Amino acid sequence: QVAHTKPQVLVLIYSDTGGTYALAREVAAGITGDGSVDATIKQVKGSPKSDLKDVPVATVAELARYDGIAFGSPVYFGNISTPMSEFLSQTGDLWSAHALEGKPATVFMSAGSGAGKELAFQSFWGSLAVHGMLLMPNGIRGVEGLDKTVPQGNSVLGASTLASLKNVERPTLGERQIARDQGRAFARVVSALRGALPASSSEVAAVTEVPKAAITIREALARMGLALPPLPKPAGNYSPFVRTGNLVFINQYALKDGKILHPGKIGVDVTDAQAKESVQATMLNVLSVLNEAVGGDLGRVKQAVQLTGVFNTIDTYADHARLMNTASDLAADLLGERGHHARMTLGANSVPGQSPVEIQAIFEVE
Ligand SMILES: Cc1cc2nc3c(=O)[nH]c(=O)nc-3n(C[C@H](O)[C@H](O)[C@H](O)COP(=O)(O)O)c2cc1C
Repeated sequence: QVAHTKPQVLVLIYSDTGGTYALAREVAAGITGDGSVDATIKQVKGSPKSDLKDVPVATVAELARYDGIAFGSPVYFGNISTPMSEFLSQTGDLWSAHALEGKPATVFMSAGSGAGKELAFQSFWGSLAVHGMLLMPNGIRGVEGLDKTVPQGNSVLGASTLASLKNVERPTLGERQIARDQGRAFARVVSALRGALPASSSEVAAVTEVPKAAITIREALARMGLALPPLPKPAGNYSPFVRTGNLVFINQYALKDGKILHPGKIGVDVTDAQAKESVQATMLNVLSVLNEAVGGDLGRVKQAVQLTGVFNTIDTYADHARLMNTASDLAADLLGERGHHARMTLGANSVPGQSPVEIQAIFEVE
Protein backbone atom coordinates (compact mmCIF):
# COMPACT_ATOMS: atom_id res chain seq x y z
CA GLN A 1 0.00 0.00 0.00
CA VAL A 2 1.43 3.35 -1.04
CA ALA A 3 1.21 6.17 1.50
CA HIS A 4 -0.51 9.25 0.03
CA THR A 5 1.67 12.32 -0.13
CA LYS A 6 -1.25 14.77 -0.03
CA PRO A 7 -3.72 14.83 2.88
CA GLN A 8 -6.91 12.96 1.97
CA VAL A 9 -10.37 14.28 2.86
CA LEU A 10 -13.54 12.24 2.55
CA VAL A 11 -16.69 14.24 1.74
CA LEU A 12 -19.27 11.79 3.05
CA ILE A 13 -22.89 12.51 2.15
CA TYR A 14 -26.40 11.28 2.00
CA SER A 15 -28.54 13.07 -0.57
CA ASP A 16 -32.00 12.22 -1.80
CA THR A 17 -33.00 15.11 -4.06
CA GLY A 18 -29.47 16.41 -4.75
CA GLY A 19 -29.30 19.50 -2.50
CA THR A 20 -26.63 18.02 -0.24
CA TYR A 21 -24.72 16.72 -3.25
CA ALA A 22 -24.70 20.22 -4.80
CA LEU A 23 -23.18 21.59 -1.59
CA ALA A 24 -20.72 18.63 -1.43
CA ARG A 25 -19.33 19.51 -4.86
CA GLU A 26 -18.68 23.07 -3.64
CA VAL A 27 -17.09 21.86 -0.40
CA ALA A 28 -14.87 19.44 -2.38
CA ALA A 29 -13.91 22.20 -4.83
CA GLY A 30 -12.92 24.39 -1.88
CA ILE A 31 -10.85 21.58 -0.35
CA THR A 32 -8.93 20.84 -3.54
CA GLY A 33 -8.77 24.51 -4.64
CA ASP A 34 -5.08 25.16 -4.03
CA GLY A 35 -4.01 21.65 -5.08
CA SER A 36 -2.47 20.64 -1.76
CA VAL A 37 -5.29 18.42 -0.43
CA ASP A 38 -7.30 15.66 -2.18
CA ALA A 39 -11.07 15.26 -1.68
CA THR A 40 -13.27 12.25 -2.52
CA ILE A 41 -17.06 12.48 -2.45
CA LYS A 42 -18.78 9.26 -1.33
CA GLN A 43 -22.31 8.41 -0.22
CA VAL A 44 -23.46 6.37 2.75
CA LYS A 45 -25.70 4.28 0.47
CA GLY A 46 -26.18 3.81 -3.25
CA SER A 47 -28.74 5.86 -5.16
CA PRO A 48 -30.40 5.01 -8.48
CA LYS A 49 -30.85 8.74 -9.30
CA SER A 50 -29.04 9.85 -12.42
CA ASP A 51 -26.82 12.48 -10.76
CA LEU A 52 -25.96 10.25 -7.78
CA LYS A 53 -25.71 6.75 -9.25
CA ASP A 54 -22.00 7.10 -10.09
CA VAL A 55 -21.03 8.52 -6.69
CA PRO A 56 -19.20 5.68 -4.88
CA VAL A 57 -20.50 4.24 -1.63
CA ALA A 58 -18.24 4.47 1.44
CA THR A 59 -17.58 1.61 3.85
CA VAL A 60 -17.63 2.30 7.57
CA ALA A 61 -14.07 0.97 7.99
CA GLU A 62 -12.58 3.33 5.42
CA LEU A 63 -13.42 6.38 7.54
CA ALA A 64 -10.31 5.66 9.59
CA ARG A 65 -8.10 6.06 6.51
CA TYR A 66 -8.74 9.76 5.89
CA ASP A 67 -7.00 12.78 7.35
CA GLY A 68 -10.32 14.61 7.72
CA ILE A 69 -14.00 14.08 6.94
CA ALA A 70 -16.58 16.64 5.76
CA PHE A 71 -20.06 15.27 6.50
CA GLY A 72 -23.14 16.38 4.51
CA SER A 73 -26.77 15.43 5.08
CA PRO A 74 -30.29 16.70 4.55
CA VAL A 75 -32.15 18.00 7.62
CA TYR A 76 -34.88 15.55 8.63
CA PHE A 77 -37.18 16.81 11.39
CA GLY A 78 -34.52 19.00 12.95
CA ASN A 79 -32.07 16.10 12.89
CA ILE A 80 -29.55 14.15 10.76
CA SER A 81 -31.24 12.28 7.88
CA THR A 82 -32.10 8.65 8.59
CA PRO A 83 -29.60 7.06 6.14
CA MET A 84 -26.71 9.14 7.49
CA SER A 85 -27.83 8.34 11.01
CA GLU A 86 -27.96 4.62 10.19
CA PHE A 87 -24.45 4.79 8.75
CA LEU A 88 -23.14 6.56 11.86
CA SER A 89 -24.82 3.96 14.06
CA GLN A 90 -22.58 1.32 12.43
CA THR A 91 -19.40 3.08 13.56
CA GLY A 92 -19.30 1.39 16.99
CA ASP A 93 -16.12 -0.57 16.18
CA LEU A 94 -14.38 2.62 15.01
CA TRP A 95 -15.50 4.30 18.21
CA SER A 96 -14.23 1.60 20.57
CA ALA A 97 -10.96 1.51 18.59
CA HIS A 98 -10.61 5.34 18.99
CA ALA A 99 -10.11 5.37 15.22
CA LEU A 100 -11.59 8.83 14.54
CA GLU A 101 -10.29 10.53 17.67
CA GLY A 102 -8.53 13.82 16.93
CA LYS A 103 -9.50 13.73 13.24
CA PRO A 104 -10.85 17.03 11.86
CA ALA A 105 -14.53 17.04 10.86
CA THR A 106 -16.90 19.63 9.49
CA VAL A 107 -20.61 19.48 8.65
CA PHE A 108 -22.85 20.96 5.94
CA MET A 109 -26.56 20.36 5.50
CA SER A 110 -29.35 20.82 3.01
CA ALA A 111 -32.63 21.99 4.56
CA GLY A 112 -36.08 22.55 3.06
CA SER A 113 -37.49 25.65 4.77
CA GLY A 114 -34.66 25.68 7.30
CA ALA A 115 -36.95 24.69 10.19
CA GLY A 116 -34.78 23.20 12.95
CA LYS A 117 -31.60 23.30 10.89
CA GLU A 118 -29.34 24.44 13.75
CA LEU A 119 -30.79 21.65 15.90
CA ALA A 120 -29.81 19.24 13.13
CA PHE A 121 -26.26 20.61 13.00
CA GLN A 122 -25.99 20.30 16.78
CA SER A 123 -27.21 16.74 16.67
CA PHE A 124 -24.62 15.93 13.98
CA TRP A 125 -21.88 17.63 15.99
CA GLY A 126 -22.96 15.64 19.06
CA SER A 127 -22.41 12.31 17.30
CA LEU A 128 -19.03 13.37 15.94
CA ALA A 129 -17.99 14.73 19.36
CA VAL A 130 -18.65 11.27 20.83
CA HIS A 131 -16.07 10.01 18.33
CA GLY A 132 -13.64 12.66 19.62
CA MET A 133 -13.46 14.41 16.25
CA LEU A 134 -12.25 18.01 16.04
CA LEU A 135 -15.20 20.00 14.72
CA MET A 136 -14.63 23.01 12.50
CA PRO A 137 -17.47 25.59 12.46
CA ASN A 138 -17.95 28.38 9.94
CA GLY A 139 -18.76 31.26 12.26
CA ILE A 140 -19.68 34.22 10.07
CA ARG A 141 -17.12 33.29 7.39
CA GLY A 142 -18.29 34.65 4.03
CA VAL A 143 -21.55 36.28 5.17
CA GLU A 144 -20.46 39.71 3.94
CA GLY A 145 -20.80 38.43 0.37
CA LEU A 146 -24.40 37.17 0.77
CA ASP A 147 -27.31 38.73 -1.10
CA LYS A 148 -29.41 39.86 1.87
CA THR A 149 -32.56 40.31 -0.23
CA VAL A 150 -33.27 36.55 -0.28
CA PRO A 151 -33.25 34.10 2.66
CA GLN A 152 -29.89 32.30 2.89
CA GLY A 153 -29.21 28.95 4.52
CA ASN A 154 -25.88 29.70 6.14
CA SER A 155 -25.36 28.67 9.76
CA VAL A 156 -22.45 29.41 12.10
CA LEU A 157 -21.85 25.65 12.36
CA GLY A 158 -21.62 25.01 8.62
CA ALA A 159 -22.86 25.74 5.11
CA SER A 160 -26.49 25.07 4.37
CA THR A 161 -29.08 25.67 1.67
CA LEU A 162 -32.81 26.37 1.95
CA ALA A 163 -33.79 24.01 -0.86
CA SER A 164 -37.54 24.51 -0.77
CA LEU A 165 -37.43 28.33 -1.01
CA LYS A 166 -37.37 28.40 -4.79
CA ASN A 167 -37.72 32.14 -5.37
CA VAL A 168 -34.10 31.81 -6.54
CA GLU A 169 -32.06 28.87 -7.76
CA ARG A 170 -30.84 26.71 -4.85
CA PRO A 171 -28.17 26.47 -3.60
CA THR A 172 -27.90 30.23 -4.12
CA LEU A 173 -24.61 31.70 -5.28
CA GLY A 174 -23.99 32.83 -1.69
CA GLU A 175 -24.80 29.40 -0.23
CA ARG A 176 -22.40 27.83 -2.75
CA GLN A 177 -19.69 30.35 -1.92
CA ILE A 178 -19.96 29.67 1.80
CA ALA A 179 -19.73 25.90 1.15
CA ARG A 180 -16.62 26.50 -0.95
CA ASP A 181 -15.10 28.73 1.75
CA GLN A 182 -15.86 26.03 4.31
CA GLY A 183 -14.00 23.48 2.16
CA ARG A 184 -11.02 25.82 1.75
CA ALA A 185 -10.82 26.50 5.50
CA PHE A 186 -11.23 22.80 6.27
CA ALA A 187 -8.33 21.88 3.95
CA ARG A 188 -6.10 24.27 5.89
CA VAL A 189 -7.12 22.68 9.21
CA VAL A 190 -6.55 19.16 7.84
CA SER A 191 -3.12 20.09 6.45
CA ALA A 192 -2.05 21.79 9.66
CA LEU A 193 -3.11 18.87 11.84
CA ARG A 194 -1.94 16.04 9.65
CA GLY A 195 1.40 15.40 11.32
CA ALA A 196 -0.10 15.89 14.76
CA LEU A 197 -2.62 13.08 14.38
CA PRO A 198 -2.25 9.37 14.95
CA ALA A 199 -1.18 7.77 11.64
CA SER A 200 -4.06 6.96 9.31
CA SER A 201 -4.14 3.37 8.11
CA SER A 202 -2.57 4.39 4.81
CA GLU A 203 0.44 5.40 6.84
CA VAL A 204 0.42 2.34 9.07
CA ALA A 205 2.17 0.33 6.37
CA ALA A 206 4.93 2.90 6.18
CA VAL A 207 5.21 3.02 9.97
CA THR A 208 5.46 -0.74 10.16
CA GLU A 209 8.23 -0.89 7.54
CA VAL A 210 10.60 -0.04 10.38
CA PRO A 211 11.65 -3.30 12.01
CA LYS A 212 10.71 -3.41 15.67
CA ALA A 213 8.45 -0.36 15.24
CA ALA A 214 7.06 0.28 18.69
CA ILE A 215 3.50 -0.47 17.69
CA THR A 216 1.28 -3.30 18.78
CA ILE A 217 -0.88 -5.42 16.50
CA ARG A 218 -3.87 -4.16 18.46
CA GLU A 219 -2.94 -0.49 17.86
CA ALA A 220 -2.20 -0.99 14.17
CA LEU A 221 -5.59 -2.68 13.66
CA ALA A 222 -7.32 0.07 15.66
CA ARG A 223 -5.86 2.65 13.28
CA MET A 224 -7.45 0.67 10.46
CA GLY A 225 -10.78 0.79 12.32
CA LEU A 226 -10.61 -2.89 13.31
CA ALA A 227 -10.79 -4.49 16.74
CA LEU A 228 -8.51 -7.40 17.68
CA PRO A 229 -10.81 -10.27 18.77
CA PRO A 230 -10.10 -12.23 21.97
CA LEU A 231 -7.70 -15.17 21.65
CA PRO A 232 -9.77 -18.09 20.22
CA LYS A 233 -9.72 -21.20 22.40
CA PRO A 234 -8.72 -24.55 20.81
CA ALA A 235 -11.72 -26.76 19.98
CA GLY A 236 -9.72 -29.98 20.51
CA ASN A 237 -6.42 -31.45 21.61
CA TYR A 238 -4.13 -28.92 19.88
CA SER A 239 -2.47 -25.53 20.47
CA PRO A 240 -3.66 -22.22 18.98
CA PHE A 241 -0.16 -21.92 17.47
CA VAL A 242 3.13 -23.73 17.33
CA ARG A 243 6.43 -21.97 16.87
CA THR A 244 9.28 -23.93 15.36
CA GLY A 245 12.47 -21.99 14.72
CA ASN A 246 11.31 -18.60 13.45
CA LEU A 247 8.07 -19.90 11.96
CA VAL A 248 4.65 -19.71 13.63
CA PHE A 249 1.83 -21.99 12.39
CA ILE A 250 -1.80 -20.92 12.96
CA ASN A 251 -5.18 -22.35 11.85
CA GLN A 252 -8.48 -20.55 12.41
CA TYR A 253 -12.08 -20.52 11.23
CA ALA A 254 -14.94 -17.98 11.29
CA LEU A 255 -15.65 -17.96 15.00
CA LYS A 256 -17.02 -14.61 16.23
CA ASP A 257 -18.48 -13.89 19.69
CA GLY A 258 -18.47 -17.61 20.50
CA LYS A 259 -20.29 -18.85 17.38
CA ILE A 260 -19.64 -19.40 13.70
CA LEU A 261 -20.32 -16.28 11.64
CA HIS A 262 -22.65 -17.15 8.71
CA PRO A 263 -22.44 -20.95 8.87
CA GLY A 264 -23.17 -22.89 5.69
CA LYS A 265 -22.14 -23.33 2.08
CA ILE A 266 -20.94 -20.34 0.09
CA GLY A 267 -23.30 -19.61 -2.79
CA VAL A 268 -26.07 -21.70 -1.22
CA ASP A 269 -26.67 -20.56 2.39
CA VAL A 270 -23.98 -17.86 2.52
CA THR A 271 -23.95 -14.79 0.25
CA ASP A 272 -20.81 -13.32 -1.24
CA ALA A 273 -20.88 -10.39 1.23
CA GLN A 274 -21.37 -12.78 4.18
CA ALA A 275 -18.51 -14.97 2.94
CA LYS A 276 -16.23 -11.93 2.83
CA GLU A 277 -17.26 -11.01 6.38
CA SER A 278 -16.41 -14.55 7.46
CA VAL A 279 -12.99 -14.38 5.78
CA GLN A 280 -12.33 -11.07 7.58
CA ALA A 281 -13.41 -12.54 10.93
CA THR A 282 -11.24 -15.63 10.35
CA MET A 283 -8.18 -13.56 9.45
CA LEU A 284 -8.72 -11.39 12.55
CA ASN A 285 -8.72 -14.61 14.61
CA VAL A 286 -5.43 -15.57 12.93
CA LEU A 287 -4.04 -12.16 13.91
CA SER A 288 -5.29 -12.58 17.47
CA VAL A 289 -3.25 -15.80 17.73
CA LEU A 290 -0.27 -14.12 16.03
CA ASN A 291 -0.58 -11.32 18.59
CA GLU A 292 -0.24 -13.93 21.33
CA ALA A 293 2.76 -15.53 19.60
CA VAL A 294 4.73 -12.23 19.42
CA GLY A 295 3.64 -10.77 22.75
CA GLY A 296 1.58 -8.14 20.91
CA ASP A 297 4.61 -6.57 19.17
CA LEU A 298 3.99 -5.98 15.46
CA GLY A 299 7.70 -5.24 15.01
CA ARG A 300 8.48 -8.91 15.75
CA VAL A 301 6.49 -10.10 12.73
CA LYS A 302 9.07 -10.35 9.94
CA GLN A 303 6.98 -11.81 7.13
CA ALA A 304 3.61 -13.33 6.32
CA VAL A 305 4.95 -16.46 4.60
CA GLN A 306 1.92 -18.41 3.41
CA LEU A 307 -1.88 -18.25 3.69
CA THR A 308 -4.09 -21.22 2.79
CA GLY A 309 -7.84 -20.67 2.49
CA VAL A 310 -10.26 -23.60 2.60
CA PHE A 311 -13.79 -22.63 1.54
CA ASN A 312 -17.05 -24.47 2.19
CA THR A 313 -18.39 -24.52 -1.38
CA ILE A 314 -20.35 -26.44 -3.96
CA ASP A 315 -18.32 -28.46 -6.48
CA THR A 316 -18.61 -25.91 -9.29
CA TYR A 317 -17.52 -22.89 -7.21
CA ALA A 318 -14.60 -21.02 -8.77
CA ASP A 319 -14.27 -17.67 -6.98
CA HIS A 320 -12.04 -18.75 -4.06
CA ALA A 321 -9.17 -16.44 -5.02
CA ARG A 322 -11.30 -13.30 -4.95
CA LEU A 323 -12.78 -14.18 -1.55
CA MET A 324 -9.32 -14.87 -0.15
CA ASN A 325 -8.21 -11.37 -1.17
CA THR A 326 -10.05 -10.07 1.91
CA ALA A 327 -7.53 -11.96 4.08
CA SER A 328 -4.55 -11.07 1.87
CA ASP A 329 -5.48 -7.37 1.81
CA LEU A 330 -5.69 -7.34 5.59
CA ALA A 331 -2.21 -8.88 5.87
CA ALA A 332 -0.83 -6.34 3.40
CA ASP A 333 -2.56 -3.40 5.10
CA LEU A 334 -1.22 -4.45 8.49
CA LEU A 335 2.32 -5.41 7.51
CA GLY A 336 3.08 -3.43 4.34
CA GLU A 337 5.83 -5.17 2.31
CA ARG A 338 6.15 -7.79 5.04
CA GLY A 339 2.52 -8.75 4.45
CA HIS A 340 3.09 -10.18 0.97
CA HIS A 341 2.78 -13.95 1.08
CA ALA A 342 2.48 -17.13 -0.97
CA ARG A 343 -1.07 -18.44 -1.08
CA MET A 344 -3.25 -21.43 -1.82
CA THR A 345 -7.06 -21.64 -1.89
CA LEU A 346 -9.36 -24.61 -2.33
CA GLY A 347 -12.96 -25.69 -1.86
CA ALA A 348 -14.12 -28.40 0.53
CA ASN A 349 -17.36 -30.35 0.86
CA SER A 350 -17.51 -29.66 4.57
CA VAL A 351 -15.65 -27.51 7.06
CA PRO A 352 -15.78 -27.92 10.88
CA GLY A 353 -18.81 -26.28 12.48
CA GLN A 354 -20.15 -25.43 8.97
CA SER A 355 -17.73 -22.47 8.94
CA PRO A 356 -17.72 -20.99 5.42
CA VAL A 357 -13.94 -20.71 5.58
CA GLU A 358 -10.86 -21.97 7.39
CA ILE A 359 -7.46 -20.25 7.08
CA GLN A 360 -4.03 -21.68 7.73
CA ALA A 361 -1.29 -19.08 8.16
CA ILE A 362 2.48 -19.28 8.51
CA PHE A 363 4.43 -16.24 9.73
CA GLU A 364 8.14 -15.64 10.20
CA VAL A 365 8.74 -13.91 13.53
CA GLU A 366 11.61 -12.72 15.71
C1 LIG B 1 -38.45 13.05 6.36
C2 LIG B 1 -38.06 14.46 6.04
C3 LIG B 1 -37.97 15.39 7.04
C4 LIG B 1 -37.59 16.71 6.78
N1 LIG B 1 -37.48 17.58 7.81
C5 LIG B 1 -37.07 18.84 7.56
C6 LIG B 1 -36.92 19.80 8.62
O1 LIG B 1 -37.11 19.50 9.80
N2 LIG B 1 -36.51 21.05 8.32
C7 LIG B 1 -36.24 21.42 7.02
O2 LIG B 1 -35.88 22.57 6.81
N3 LIG B 1 -36.38 20.55 6.00
C8 LIG B 1 -36.78 19.27 6.24
N4 LIG B 1 -36.90 18.38 5.21
C9 LIG B 1 -36.53 18.80 3.83
C10 LIG B 1 -35.11 18.37 3.45
O3 LIG B 1 -34.19 18.76 4.44
C11 LIG B 1 -34.74 19.02 2.15
O4 LIG B 1 -35.61 18.59 1.14
C12 LIG B 1 -33.30 18.79 1.73
O5 LIG B 1 -32.95 19.72 0.77
C13 LIG B 1 -33.08 17.40 1.15
O6 LIG B 1 -31.71 17.29 0.82
P1 LIG B 1 -31.25 16.47 -0.46
O7 LIG B 1 -31.68 17.25 -1.64
O8 LIG B 1 -29.76 16.35 -0.35
O9 LIG B 1 -31.93 15.14 -0.39
C14 LIG B 1 -37.30 17.08 5.45
C15 LIG B 1 -37.39 16.12 4.43
C16 LIG B 1 -37.78 14.84 4.71
C17 LIG B 1 -37.84 13.83 3.60
